[in-house]
Amino acid sequence: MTSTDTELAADIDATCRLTGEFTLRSGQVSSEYFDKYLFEADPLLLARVAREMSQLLPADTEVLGGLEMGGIPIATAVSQLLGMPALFVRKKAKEYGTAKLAEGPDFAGKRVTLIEDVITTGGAVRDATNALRAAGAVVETVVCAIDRSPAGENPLADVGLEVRAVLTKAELDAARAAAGA
Ligand SMILES: O=P(O)(O)OC[C@H]1O[C@H](OP(=O)(O)OP(=O)(O)O)[C@H](O)[C@@H]1O
Ligand SMILES: O=C(O)c1cc(=O)[nH]c(=O)[nH]1
Repeated sequence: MTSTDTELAADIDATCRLTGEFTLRSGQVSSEYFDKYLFEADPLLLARVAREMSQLLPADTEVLGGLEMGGIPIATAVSQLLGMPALFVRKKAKEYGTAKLAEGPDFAGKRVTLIEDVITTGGAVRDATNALRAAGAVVETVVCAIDRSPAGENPLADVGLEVRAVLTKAELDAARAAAGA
């Protein structure tokens, strides 16, 4: 990790890591939770995450796909930084109006890189990948802020998705240990 990454890991960990008993999206129960909204609500911290994320995007990305809800502020920040269009991907298609699953420009045939806040089992990303592919997007990579999935495994290998992370759980644990917490 560069010193910038080390500092970002320390600041994200200090800002977002909560301890207690948390039921996760997957139904798993965890003694730790990374509350992504605590960094997303901080403009400087969000900009630092967006800057790191922009460097992880595949070069052929045409559209950013921010996943509801926590992926949307990050995708918007990266979109602003790079001047690249974004999609705002709902968990379920809206049931009225335009009835869209993904809000924004037409993406059929476009290379969409997913933008996610936290990956634990990869379930939310898998659902979005399948839905966007069914609608014609080319989806090959997800870039997340925090990857807390088991180290050394790709939880999205089954759908052929590459996972790139700004920070892993191991890096956040190391930052916490270095801070003596
Ligand atoms: O990898 P997984 O096991 O699927 O877990 C991670 C997902 O769970 C959270 O979603 P949630 O629906 O809680 O989040 P939101 O607040 O972003 O809507 C998080 O934002 C990820 O989308
Ligand atoms: O798996 C989840 O639901 C989850 C874990 C976590 O640390 N943070 C979060 O927002 N969601």
